[in-house]
Amino acid sequence: MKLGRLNHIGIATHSIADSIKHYRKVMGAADISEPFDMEEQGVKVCFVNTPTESGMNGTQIELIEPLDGSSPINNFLEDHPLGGQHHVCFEVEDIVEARVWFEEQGKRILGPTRIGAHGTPIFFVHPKDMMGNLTEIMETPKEGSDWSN
Ligand SMILES: CC[C@@H](C(=O)O)C(=O)SCCNC(=O)CCNC(=O)[C@H](O)C(C)(C)COP(=O)(O)OP(=O)(O)OC[C@H]1O[C@@H](n2cnc3c(N)ncnc32)[C@H](O)[C@@H]1OP(=O)(O)O
Ligand SMILES: [Co+2]
Repeated sequence: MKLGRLNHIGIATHSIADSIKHYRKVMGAADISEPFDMEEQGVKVCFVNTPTESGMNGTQIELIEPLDGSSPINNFLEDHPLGGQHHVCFEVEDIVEARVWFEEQGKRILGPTRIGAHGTPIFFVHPKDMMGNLTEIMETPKEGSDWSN
């Protein structure tokens, strides 16, 4: 497996609305998507897009807010009442090959491969097997596809 680009950093928040204000006012973010619900992942999502000189999509900040009491990010927010960095997400060319790569190293994969917020397959690797970082692996979106929302 070959490691691809850092697609996004997931930031857990109690309030996407408050986080959007923060990224606009404090960080000067100019390009922030409309929030949307991903019920199957238990989160409301919104992207802060960072610019690049080439005009290509930059690494995103993925704001995630729990949808309800069963959200996978509730415990994290209990442990981190201010919210904060929840996961990092790297792209790979082939999600099936990547899953086998991590499995063969004895890394615990959390649940099935599913479709993520960018419309491509994703899976998560346990933070305890990844030097403390919950790691999301996603298949690179096809060339020309607009996933920036
Ligand atoms: C928007 C859609 C999608 C995308 O397309 O981008 C997403 O990103 S969805 C993001 C939300 N979904 C997920 O996070 C799914 C995968 N996560 C999980 O399966 C669980 O959250 C978890 C990682 C297994 C944690 O489950 P939880 O029940 O909360 O376990 P514990 O509270 O018992 O924690 C065990 C242990 O791990 C530490 N921990 C937990 N979360 C993190 C984290 N985000 N980063 C680093 N470490 C984490 C936690 O502190 C515990 O440690 P100890 O206390 O030392 O045991
Ligand atoms: Co993510």
